[in-house]
Amino acid sequence: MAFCPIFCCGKSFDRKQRGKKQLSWRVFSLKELHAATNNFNYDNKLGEGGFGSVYWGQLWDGSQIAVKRLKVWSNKADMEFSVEVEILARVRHKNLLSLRGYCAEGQERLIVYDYMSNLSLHSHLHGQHSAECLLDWSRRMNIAIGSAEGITYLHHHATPHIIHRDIKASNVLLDSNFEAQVADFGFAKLIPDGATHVTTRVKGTLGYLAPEYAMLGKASESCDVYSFGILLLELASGRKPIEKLNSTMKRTITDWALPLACERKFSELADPKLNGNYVEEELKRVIFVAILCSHSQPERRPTMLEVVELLKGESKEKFSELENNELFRSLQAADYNDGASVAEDSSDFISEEKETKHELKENIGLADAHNS
Ligand SMILES: Nc1ncnc2c1ncn2[C@@H]1O[C@H](COP(=O)(O)OP(=O)(O)OP(=O)(O)O)[C@@H](O)[C@H]1O
Repeated sequence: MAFCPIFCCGKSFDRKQRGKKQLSWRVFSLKELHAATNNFNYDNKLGEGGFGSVYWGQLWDGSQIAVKRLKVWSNKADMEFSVEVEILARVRHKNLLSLRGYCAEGQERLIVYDYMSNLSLHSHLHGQHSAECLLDWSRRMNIAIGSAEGITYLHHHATPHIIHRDIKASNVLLDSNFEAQVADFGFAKLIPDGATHVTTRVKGTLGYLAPEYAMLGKASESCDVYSFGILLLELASGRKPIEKLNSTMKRTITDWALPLACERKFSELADPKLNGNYVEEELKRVIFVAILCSHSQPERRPTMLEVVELLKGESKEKFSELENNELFRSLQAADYNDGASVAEDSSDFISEEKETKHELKENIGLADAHNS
């Protein structure tokens, strides 16, 4: 087993940090988790991700949990599990889904989290809860700022800093008060202090992937900023990151949003489900920040610290600078995204290790687009 020492002893936490949120984590027995989930009953299943299924459960004290059960046992999964566990064990913030415990018995590897009763942002925007229209504008704004603060913590305050690498609507969970909890650190890797980026395997979800990450496998904090920009556009507009135009062509959400932002057509950008009930100044902030975040050139993107400041409207000067940015003065979509558009069908999720640029381009259906 590849458990790290931090995980085994559980004493390396900063006690003050721990006290801020959930109590400390603990080891669960398999028997206890079987009892809590009705033997991992199909009816308890919340969903399935890249590494396994997630089940709802209830402990003897009445508290509700979500148990992630790894599906296939292999050395690779073992490594991912210990990575996730090590990272989760260290990180505590009000907007990050924290680990409640784990179980490692025989061939079973399970991670226990608090159950988020309002499920994922994805389920409200496009899934099972979308018809209920529970996300009014103030909730959306709160989710935007909360998730930005969670990611800011990963990038700027966790030691060492952490790149999430799979920011997307299904990884933003919502608690009973619709407070955002950024989840799924299974893909995250710890960045050594001082390093600006790590070149490593590409993992992420199509539509949210920064072009330089998709093409070259260069993961950095600015890749998360890019994905967060897509998520903000999705939150404000209710649209999916990639929209199918016809049988062969797809359009990205940024290609759709930029011309409307340039023409200041905010009512067309807002999710129709809001029925016009939004604060225009806030919507404007979200849209401009989102588009800047998802700029094709990483150096043009803001940091997450700046994103939080802008979203909160803390600096009027910085916002007016942003509003007057040349990006929003005229239609410069081609310059903004280097002429990239998504053509042809492609899979939604890239999970395999891709060694070459060519393989990558083929896989995400962006062949040649970014070079034009
Ligand atoms: N703590 C939780 N509370 C409530 N629902 C949860 C919780 N954790 C996960 N889920 C739900 O379980 C499902 C599977 O989650 P999981 O993190 O395994 O995969 P994913 O995020 O959908 O995909 P991927 O593995 O590609 O990131 C998702 O629909 C997610 O919303």
